[in-house]
Amino acid sequence: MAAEGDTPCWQEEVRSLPPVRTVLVVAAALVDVDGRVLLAQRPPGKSLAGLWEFPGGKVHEGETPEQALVRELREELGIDTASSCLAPLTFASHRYDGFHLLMPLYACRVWKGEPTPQEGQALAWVRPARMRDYPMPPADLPLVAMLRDLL
Ligand SMILES: Nc1nc2c([nH]c(=O)n2[C@H]2C[C@H](O)[C@@H](COP(=O)(O)OP(=O)(O)OP(=O)(O)O)O2)c(=O)[nH]1
Repeated sequence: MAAEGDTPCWQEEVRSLPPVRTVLVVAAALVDVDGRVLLAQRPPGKSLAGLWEFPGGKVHEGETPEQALVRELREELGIDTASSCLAPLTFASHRYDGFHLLMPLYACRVWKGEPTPQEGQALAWVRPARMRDYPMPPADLPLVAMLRDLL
C-alpha cells in the first residue's frame, strides 16, 4: 500500500474546499450505427461556451434522471426516445467554481427523428477515438477515455 502522503489523490482530498451544492445533470451518448457519438457545442453566452458536450441538462424537481434526459433530448435535438432506451454507462463527478457537478451518462442507440439543433448549437458525430480533437468541459475528460473502452 502506498503511503497516504505520497499519492496525488490523497493530496487532493486534504485540500480544504468550501462547501458547495451538488447539481444533478444528466447526459446522453447518442450512438449511431457506425459507433459515432453526438457532441453538441455550447453556444456563446453560456458557461463553458465553445466547448463540446454530451447533450443533456439539469434534472428538474420531481423528475427522474431518465425523464429529464428524454425531455432534454426533445428540447435540444428534437428527437424522441424512452427511458427504457437509456442504458447507464458511467458518470462524472467534478468540482466547478461554485457547485459540484454530478452527471450520469447514459448510452442511447434508439430514438425517433433526426437530431437537429433546436437552440442554434453546432452538432458533430464523433468517434470516441477522435474526441480529443473536440475540446470538452473538464468534467467530461475522464468520460472520453471510458467511452473508448465501453462502446
Ligand atoms: N449537458 C451537459 N452538461 C455538461 C457536460 N459537461 C459539463 O461539465 N456540463 C455542465 C455544464 C453546465 O454547468 C451543466 C449543464 O447545465 P445545463 O446545460 O442544463 O444548463 P446551462 O447550460 O444553462 O448551464 P449554466 O449556464 O447554468 O451553467 O453541466 C456535458 O457533457 N453535457
